[in-house]
Amino acid sequence: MGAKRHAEEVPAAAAPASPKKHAPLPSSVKTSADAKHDHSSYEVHYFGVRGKGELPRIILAYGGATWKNEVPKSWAEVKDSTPFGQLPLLVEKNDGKEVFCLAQSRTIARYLASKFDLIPKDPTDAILADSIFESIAEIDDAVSRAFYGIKDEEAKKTAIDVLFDEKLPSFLKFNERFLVKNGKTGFYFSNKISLPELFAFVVFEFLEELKDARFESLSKLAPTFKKLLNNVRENTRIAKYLTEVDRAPFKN
Ligand SMILES: N[C@@H](CCC(=O)N[C@@H](CS)C(=O)NCC(=O)O)C(=O)O
Repeated sequence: MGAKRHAEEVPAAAAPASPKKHAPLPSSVKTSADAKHDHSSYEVHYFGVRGKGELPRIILAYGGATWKNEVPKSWAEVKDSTPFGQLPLLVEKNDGKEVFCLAQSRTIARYLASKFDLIPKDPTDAILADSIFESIAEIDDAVSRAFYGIKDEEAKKTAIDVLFDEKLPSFLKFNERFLVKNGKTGFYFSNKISLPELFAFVVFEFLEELKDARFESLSKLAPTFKKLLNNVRENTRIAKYLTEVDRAPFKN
């Protein structure tokens, strides 16, 4: 998508609430320049919040890619030119020329994971990684629905309670099993970050920042999963990305 993007409208679904304030994201910010991957560069087109744009961004940061954010100035004007009328979009360029445009955040994530060595080499591990990715996607969907998909206050409270009291404990219990099986390294496979660790980090960073006491006590039940989150947070490139002042806020 070479189209110019305009205006600053942020649809409600794209605007997660956050207790932590960040500076607003400029419409075009170069966030990593230490690329060693040929002449490819990337653009993540998304609204000026983390939302569904965050997984593609964090993969690019981890991969040391040359990439930048593009925030539409007028979503209404460009919506129709996108593949599904939605963001995020990934635009890949080679020597500055657009070669590929891809929609759907999780498809984008899988594509970038294949480029930046985030898929286990062993085919069985690779497909297991994909099934873990899908289990994280279920939690991601439940979080989005509970916090942004329900208008009625009472129904929203019930969905958040179900999330904390049922969905998250179950997810953490089964996830912990995978991690313990891999020697409590805090990685799902061998000793290295793969796509599901990055996805888990994106989803749980949001939950952590809510500072809800229920989340704090839950994370005590899953010490290896906590280690996983730290493994991602402490990765040199991710740590740098997380402290960038113009990192997108959860909410404008
Ligand atoms: N399944 C899609 C969902 C994308 C989506 O819901 N995008 C929302 C923002 S989070 C959007 O573009 N909303 C604007 C609109 O629908 O006009 C994905 O994961 O990329």
